[in-house]
Amino acid sequence: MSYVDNVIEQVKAKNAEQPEFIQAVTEVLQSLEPVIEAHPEYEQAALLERIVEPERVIMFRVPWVDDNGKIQVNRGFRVQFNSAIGPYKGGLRLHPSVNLGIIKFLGFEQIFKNSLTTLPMGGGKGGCDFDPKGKSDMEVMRFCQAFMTELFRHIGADTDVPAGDIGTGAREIGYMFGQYKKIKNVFEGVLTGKGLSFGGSLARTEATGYGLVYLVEEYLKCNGDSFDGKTVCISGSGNVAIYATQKAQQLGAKVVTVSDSTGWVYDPAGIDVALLKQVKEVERGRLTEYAARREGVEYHEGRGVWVTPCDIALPCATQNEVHMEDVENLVKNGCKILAEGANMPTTLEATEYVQEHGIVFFPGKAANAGGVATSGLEMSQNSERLSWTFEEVDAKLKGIMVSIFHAIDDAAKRYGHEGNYVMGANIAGFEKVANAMMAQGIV
Ligand SMILES: NC(=O)C1=CN([C@@H]2O[C@H](COP(=O)(O)OP(=O)(O)OC[C@H]3O[C@@H](n4cnc5c(N)ncnc54)[C@H](OP(=O)(O)O)[C@@H]3O)[C@@H](O)[C@H]2O)C=CC1
Ligand SMILES: O=C(O)CCC(=O)C(=O)O
Repeated sequence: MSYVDNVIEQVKAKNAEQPEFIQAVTEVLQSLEPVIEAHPEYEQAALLERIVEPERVIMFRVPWVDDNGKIQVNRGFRVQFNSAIGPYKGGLRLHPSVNLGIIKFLGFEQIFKNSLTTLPMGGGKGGCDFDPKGKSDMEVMRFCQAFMTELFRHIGADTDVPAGDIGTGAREIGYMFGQYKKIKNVFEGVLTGKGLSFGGSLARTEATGYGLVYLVEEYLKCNGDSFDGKTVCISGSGNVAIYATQKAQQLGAKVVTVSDSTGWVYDPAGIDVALLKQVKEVERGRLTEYAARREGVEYHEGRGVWVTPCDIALPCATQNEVHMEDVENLVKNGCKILAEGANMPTTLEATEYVQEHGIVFFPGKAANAGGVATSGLEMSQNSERLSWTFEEVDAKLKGIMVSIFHAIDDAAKRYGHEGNYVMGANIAGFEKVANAMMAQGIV
């Protein structure tokens, strides 16, 4: 059995109840085979055994009082996965499905994603099984304060810098920042995605969705093509989906679908971004309300976005939302590109199927890296106590996404797998981290 397969087996045995973590590790490690063969010193240094084990896992209770005076108890997590190239960095997910395996998969992916950005950020992720849906503002505030009342002792501007993810937006980051400052009596860039009046960066809100489109745009440009006139299908209708829709349409594409956890809409005239923002960001409503206010829109219960014919598919909701039947439909309908705005939205077998059937596939750790890259830019602005203009941040974001495309393209070519961006992203992300870990000794 190869060294890589042996480590994958160990991970499966030790983490049998964490399927998403096993999935993420399997995908990354399998694509590192040629790198490991070229570097026998990695096996001697047990590099893979170390990289799949988080440096630290923090799990804690989060007790808070709801509007009826009843005490609620949730479970919080922060996984500080790898600090070889910088302070731990990664979002906080608030969703009832959150468990240790999901946070570990996200933290593991974050190591390589952050490395791809070229910025000095290690990998981490956190979250809680709290569901912000249906809670009052005051309940969300009390929860965020309780969450930070434990988390504060584990994080800091040079230690670990959390940010948003599913269920954690500007409101939640604001409440968490307020509590951190109150407890520590320090005003520092300990969270990113902050409000603009207290250290946030312009363009962080837009960054993940815009970055996704910039990466695909660079690929298209290198192949003499563009977004102009393309039909795009997007899933999700949160932060990533909204700004991917906006940027794709600014570049001349028509985005015809978005979804949420209860249904999806087909809007043949192209998604009305202003209306979508009103329904989702302002009213925190459902897509039924989008469909009810716009002529010619079809609303469908349940999942199903990917039956819609498109040139480009951008899944932007959650993990394992794109299954075999979905990619069979995409292939049948002539889709050319699938780029992941969400983290690991495509199952392993669906990923293999699209690659075998000629769809160009960009994995999330490359395609959605614009969010954390712009968080890195927010950290830089906080450190120098300056704020850059929207145009400056957006230009830097675009430069980073262009460089990520070329880094993963080059890495795939270097190892004889031209066009395999899963391999390219894993290899390019891994190289810098492996280098740093080797230089820092057995720690
Ligand atoms: N925000 C960021 O900067 C980054 C986010 N990502 C990833 O992008 C994805 C989306 O994140 P983001 O837009 O920030 O999150 P939001 O909370 O803003 O939006 C999430 C969207 O996905 C839908 N969704 C969530 N869970 C499910 C589910 N189990 N089934 C179907 N739909 C679901 C939500 O529907 P509903 O409204 O009904 O809950 C909502 O439309 C995640 O995978 C996240 O990890 C990656 C990089 C950076
Ligand atoms: O901005 C960040 O720090 C993290 C974003 C994130 O959670 C992600 O890239 O998945």
